[in-house]
Amino acid sequence: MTLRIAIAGASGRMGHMLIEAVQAAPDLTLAGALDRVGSPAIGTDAGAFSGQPAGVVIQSDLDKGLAGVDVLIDFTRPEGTLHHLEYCAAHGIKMVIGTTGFDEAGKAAIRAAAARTAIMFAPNMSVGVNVTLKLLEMAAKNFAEGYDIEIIEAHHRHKVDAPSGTALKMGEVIADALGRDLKECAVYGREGVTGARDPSTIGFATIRGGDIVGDHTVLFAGIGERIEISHKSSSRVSYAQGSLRAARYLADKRTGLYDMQDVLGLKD
Ligand SMILES: NC(=O)C1=CN([C@@H]2O[C@H](COP(=O)(O)OP(=O)(O)OC[C@H]3O[C@@H](n4cnc5c(N)ncnc54)[C@H](OP(=O)(O)O)[C@@H]3O)[C@@H](O)[C@H]2O)C=CC1
Ligand SMILES: O=C(O)C1=N[C@H](C(=O)O)C[C@H](O)C1
Repeated sequence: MTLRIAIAGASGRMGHMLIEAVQAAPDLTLAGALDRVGSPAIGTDAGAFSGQPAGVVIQSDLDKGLAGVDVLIDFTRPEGTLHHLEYCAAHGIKMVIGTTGFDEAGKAAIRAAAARTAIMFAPNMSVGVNVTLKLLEMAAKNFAEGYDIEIIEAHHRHKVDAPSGTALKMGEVIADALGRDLKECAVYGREGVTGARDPSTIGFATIRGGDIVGDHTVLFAGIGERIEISHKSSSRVSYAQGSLRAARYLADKRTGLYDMQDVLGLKD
């Protein structure tokens, strides 16, 4: 039996990648597609953009778009995801959430909903980024003293949240490894007379431009040497394939909150 998948944000950059990936996967069926109320995509075929009709109409009505669905893969905006979350929790539909930019209340709502349905929530679905997070944990422990830590991220001109969810996750992993609290030690950009650098801080710098898919570099700057750990995405395929892997991982889960480290077996 195939896993029945719906895609939220069906006409978005990730939505298109995901629809093509689900259509190409023999063990998955595209069973629903959602977009926001008022989107010109509502009422059109979910595969029309690629010339491969899916036989699935894009809906904004959740009863119609999620009928008979096992897993909703959601790459939209926090307000869209939270709207879908309530419906999925109430109807036992599992969720893969790739959306970034949640505030603390939004993250708490996701944690609470995971008591009612199974959820995989991660700011980056690529294998490369998730292995990079493990490398950062090890590096941070070894560069705890004498190295200044800066996280630099670059994305396309359309991205609306900053720093990226991935950059924030990298900061959390590093802060945890160092026994620091990111909320207390993060510095988001600098301007004017800032004073000398506080060694306990983790700095963030954001670049937006053109069609950059997603670059992340963590710089450990010491005296006489610096170390850079970088990940660069050249296509959104890795995010889509990671999301499908996550959907399959949820197939036998009823409730619980998971991340890509669980899916990839990277947890200690
Ligand atoms: N976890 C990961 O691996 C990755 C995460 N992301 C994240 O995924 C999200 C989407 O990225 P991307 O595809 O580039 O963005 P796009 O803007 O291309 O797509 C977003 C889609 O969601 C729709 N949408 C917007 N607001 C709402 C809403 N309130 N309710 C329902 N649908 C809504 C948009 O419709 P419309 O265009 O009509 O407004 C659009 O179809 C971002 O948060 C991004 O950071 C991206 C890549 C990888
Ligand atoms: O908006 C994007 O494009 C991306 N968003 C995610 C993030 O905020 O980290 C993941 C990836 O970097 C692409």
